[in-house]
Amino acid sequence: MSDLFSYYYFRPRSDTKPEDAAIAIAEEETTGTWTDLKTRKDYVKALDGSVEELHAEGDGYVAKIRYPAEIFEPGNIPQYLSVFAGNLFGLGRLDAVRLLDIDIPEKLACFEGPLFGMKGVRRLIGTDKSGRPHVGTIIKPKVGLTPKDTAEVAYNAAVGGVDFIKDDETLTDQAFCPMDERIEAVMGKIDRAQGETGRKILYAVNISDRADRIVERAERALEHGANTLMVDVITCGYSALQALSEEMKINVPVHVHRTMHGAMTRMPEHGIAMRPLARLVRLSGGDQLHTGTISGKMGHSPEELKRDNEILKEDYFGLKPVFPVASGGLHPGKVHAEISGLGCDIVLQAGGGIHGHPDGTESGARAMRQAVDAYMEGLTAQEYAKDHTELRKALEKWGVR
Ligand SMILES: O=C(O)[C@H](O)COP(=O)(O)O
Ligand SMILES: [Mg+2]
Repeated sequence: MSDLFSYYYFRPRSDTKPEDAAIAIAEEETTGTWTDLKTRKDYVKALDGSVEELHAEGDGYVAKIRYPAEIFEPGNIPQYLSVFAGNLFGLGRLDAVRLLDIDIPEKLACFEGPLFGMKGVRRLIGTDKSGRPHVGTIIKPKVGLTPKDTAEVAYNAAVGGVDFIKDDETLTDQAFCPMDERIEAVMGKIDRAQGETGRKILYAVNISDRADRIVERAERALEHGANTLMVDVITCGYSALQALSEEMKINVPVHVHRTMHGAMTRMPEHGIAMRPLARLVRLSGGDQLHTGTISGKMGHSPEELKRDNEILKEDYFGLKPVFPVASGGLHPGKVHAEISGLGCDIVLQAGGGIHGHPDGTESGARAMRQAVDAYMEGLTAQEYAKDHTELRKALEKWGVR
């Protein structure tokens, strides 16, 4: 396969035939526009897009569109997106259109991809043999704590048993919690927790910033001792993530949050499905990526989610698999449903579900780990809670019978 293929669901405007709507996408994103052109040369034909397949589906249609590989500038993700996720969404002849997936040819998959990937992160934490799900938390309240209090929360979560701690997606380098000071305070506590527990614990500092500043911010974070970086990829842009993995030799994992994705991924008839966005994160070097939950607080399709997680792990141009992250509205009583639905290759993250525990963060972290241990031992959370107080109190608080 040498060209790039994109799959779209669409509903044509009432006065537009589906085949004309599909052709409109192919033309708009390659060499055409709304009318014929006096400036067109014969040789331009080599870059014409085409409709390869079209069939009715649900209330609309699904089209497979071919984009000649030569239209793309190898390695330039913003330009890729301008083609297969560009003007088409605004075409008047479409009442709705959703990019479902992309098939990229080898020559356009010219990226290093993740440095660690799921297996590398597992080796860091020491779960490459057990294969158990990782447990993570998000410092809460999401903003407002001082560096010292942030570090206290991180310490309690770490000794309670989490493998991974992250900043929330809106915390970066604000005056109330300067990044450098926060990193030093948190890493000091994590070093202490690692000494006490004998476990490796990752703290992902959110370095989201302007694409041309993010490398410098990452270097600053590493200088202050960060052992994991976090990027909000939709708000920063794939260029920011690419810059990290291609411009600097970082030797720490990159955790990718997808805040703002819901504006594109949520509606089943219009926008961009998570799958193409996830493929681009893998190409751009994300080691871990939020993809959604089976039972959490965000709207989603469990079937789409399961498939999205699979494509992060399946063979893809020899790139390392990405660790999927389930986060948003989880607590120990939801762990069983998440692992049953998504498997053990998952990072289960809880913010409120840990820091809202009746006995506080450390007990909340213990309760999450107990819920995972229960699953790994083939027991329900309720059975395991009979002799694990932290889990029992979590189930009681969140009404899990
Ligand atoms: O960034 C995240 O993943 C969310 O803030 C999760 O927070 P919650 O577990 O409290 O929903
Ligand atoms: Mg958050």
